[in-house]
Amino acid sequence: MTEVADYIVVGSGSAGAIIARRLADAGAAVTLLEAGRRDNTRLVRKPGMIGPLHSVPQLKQIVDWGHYTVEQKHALARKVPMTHGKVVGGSSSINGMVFVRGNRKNFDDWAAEGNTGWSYEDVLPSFKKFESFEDGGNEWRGGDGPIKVIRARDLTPASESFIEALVQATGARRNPDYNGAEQEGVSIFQQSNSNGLRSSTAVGYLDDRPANLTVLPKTQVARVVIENGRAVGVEILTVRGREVLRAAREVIVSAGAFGSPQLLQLSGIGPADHLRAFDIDVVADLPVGDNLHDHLFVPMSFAMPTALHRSSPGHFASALVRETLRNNSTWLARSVFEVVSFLRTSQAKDIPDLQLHVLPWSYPGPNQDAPIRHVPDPRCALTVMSTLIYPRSRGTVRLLSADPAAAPAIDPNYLDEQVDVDTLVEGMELIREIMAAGPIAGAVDTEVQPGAQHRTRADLAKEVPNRATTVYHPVGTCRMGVDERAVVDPTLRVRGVEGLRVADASIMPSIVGGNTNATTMMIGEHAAAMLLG
Ligand SMILES: Cc1cc2nc3c(=O)[nH]c(=O)nc-3n(C[C@H](O)[C@H](O)[C@H](O)COP(=O)(O)OP(=O)(O)OC[C@H]3O[C@@H](n4cnc5c(N)ncnc54)[C@H](O)[C@@H]3O)c2cc1C
Repeated sequence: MTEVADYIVVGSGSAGAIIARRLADAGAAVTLLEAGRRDNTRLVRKPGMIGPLHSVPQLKQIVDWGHYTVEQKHALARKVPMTHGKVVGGSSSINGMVFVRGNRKNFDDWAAEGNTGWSYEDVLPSFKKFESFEDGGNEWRGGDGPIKVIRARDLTPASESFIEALVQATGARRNPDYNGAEQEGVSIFQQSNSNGLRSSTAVGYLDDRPANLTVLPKTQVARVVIENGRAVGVEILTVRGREVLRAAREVIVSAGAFGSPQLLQLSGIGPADHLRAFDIDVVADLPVGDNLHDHLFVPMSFAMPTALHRSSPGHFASALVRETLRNNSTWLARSVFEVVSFLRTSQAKDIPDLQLHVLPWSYPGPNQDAPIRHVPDPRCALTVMSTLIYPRSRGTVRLLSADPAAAPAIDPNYLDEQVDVDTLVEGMELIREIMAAGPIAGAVDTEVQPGAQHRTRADLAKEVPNRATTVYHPVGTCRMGVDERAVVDPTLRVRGVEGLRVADASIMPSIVGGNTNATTMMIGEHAAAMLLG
C-alpha cells in the first residue's frame, strides 16, 4: 500500500471538490479521485451549451454515467434517464445552474430529527461561505466566495408577462431574493455563472488549486479498504488493474446519490442480506441505498412569439457565432431558466410546496426517456414546469453486480404515493390559470404540451405518469440521522466504521424545497468545517 495523502476524497462534484480544497487550504495533503474526465472544454463551461450537451447522446455520454432507472411501476414501466455528472466538478459541471437554497424550515426539520448542528442558523455560514452573490454579502447572502451567483437578465417579454400574470392570478408577491429572508413568491431565477462562464465547483475550487491538492481524473474507486473496522484507503481501477491508495487520516466519500451508496455497498457497508447475495463480506449492516427520493416535474409548453427563442439549429448557430466573437453577449452566456416561483397547493402546510420553473424555450414531450436526439416544437414557446418539491414516494439504490464497473439498480419508485400525482396535477391546473390571466393570455397562441385536448383534472392525472420526469435531484441514499434509518451520524461519519465519512447529496435526510446544488455545496463546506474541527 502506498501512503498518498492525509485525506482521500472520492468524487470531485458539488461537495467533493469543496471538501478537498478546504482541507488542502488548511495544509493537509489531499488526493481527490474522480472517475470522469477533465471539465475544461467549452461544451461544459459555456452555460448555454447545456442544450446540445443534454440533447445530443454522443455529447452527453462524454460527461454522464448513462444511468437509467429500473422500470417505474407507477409510470407506465418507463425507464427514466438519471443523468449524473461523470466529469471533474461532477453534476455541478453539467447542471442547469439554477441557484436555490431551499426553505429554511427544511434544515430546521433536519435538526429537529436529531441532526444537531444542521438547523438553518447553523448551516447559514456554510451557505454564505461558498457564494459571491451579485448584490454583495448581507445577513443572508455571501459576497466573496468562489461560486458566482447572478440573476437572469434581459428577460424575454414572455417571461416578464408570466410574472405579471402569476401575481394577478395567485396574489403571490414579487420576491427580489428567494434565497434571502423569504422563499415564497415569484422571482427572477438566480444562477451559478458569471461573465459567460459556468461557476461549477471545478471552476471555483479546483482551477487554482494548491500543490498539496492532487486531482486524479479518470480514476474510479472500486471500494473503500477497511481494516479492523477502520477505513485506511481505497482501491482504484487503473489501466494496470487494481491499485490501493492509502489515507493517513480519513476517507471521504462524495460520489453522489448513486455513486456513494454503490461504493459503500461494494465495500461491505449496506443491508447485510443484499451484500451476502453478492458474496461481499459485511462490515456494517446499514440501510445504505434506502430513502432514495427526487424532485419530479411536468413541463407545459405554450407557443408564444414573445418567448423569442426557437429550438432551431439556425437560432443556436447565430448565438454561438456572436458569443464567440464577444464573450457574455448572448443567451449562451447564461442558464436558460428565467423565472421561478414558490407557491402553495391545497396540500401545503407551513411553507410553499410547489415550484414553477419557467424558460422561454419549447420542451420536447411527452418525455425524453429514449436515448435519441429529442426534437422540440420549432415555434417560440414558453415552458412552465409544475414541480413536486416534497415527494412522499421513496425508492432504493441496490447493486446489480459486485463488479464496480456495472451500473447500480436505481429505483426511485416515482409516483408511488397518490399525493405526488395530485400535487403535480394541481400545479398544472394552476399554470393554466396563470396562462389565462390578463397580462399573458393575449400573447399565447396555443398550449403545445400537454395540449388542450387534455382538459379535465382526470385527463391531466392520466398524463402525469407519461410526462413527469426527474429534475435530476436524487438524494437521501446515505441518510444522515440518529436512528435506525441513518447511514451517517450528524458529523457525517459512517455508523460503525472509523475514519470514513460521506458528504454529498446522499446524506440529506429529506429533500430540500428547491434545486439541490446549493444545498450540496453547503454540505461540502459544512463537512470541511467539521473535518477541520
Ligand atoms: C442534468 C442535471 C441538471 C441539474 N440542474 C440543477 C440546477 O440547475 N440547479 C441545482 O441546484 N441542481 C441541479 N442539479 C442537481 C445538482 O447538480 C446535484 O444535486 C449536485 O450536483 C449533487 O452533488 P454531489 O456532490 O452529491 O454529486 P456529483 O456532483 O454528481 O458528484 C459526484 C462525483 O463523484 C464521481 N464518482 C462517482 N462514483 C465514483 C467512483 N466510484 N470513483 C470516483 N469518482 C466517482 C462522479 O463522477 C461525480 O463527479 C442537476 C443535476 C443534473 C444531473
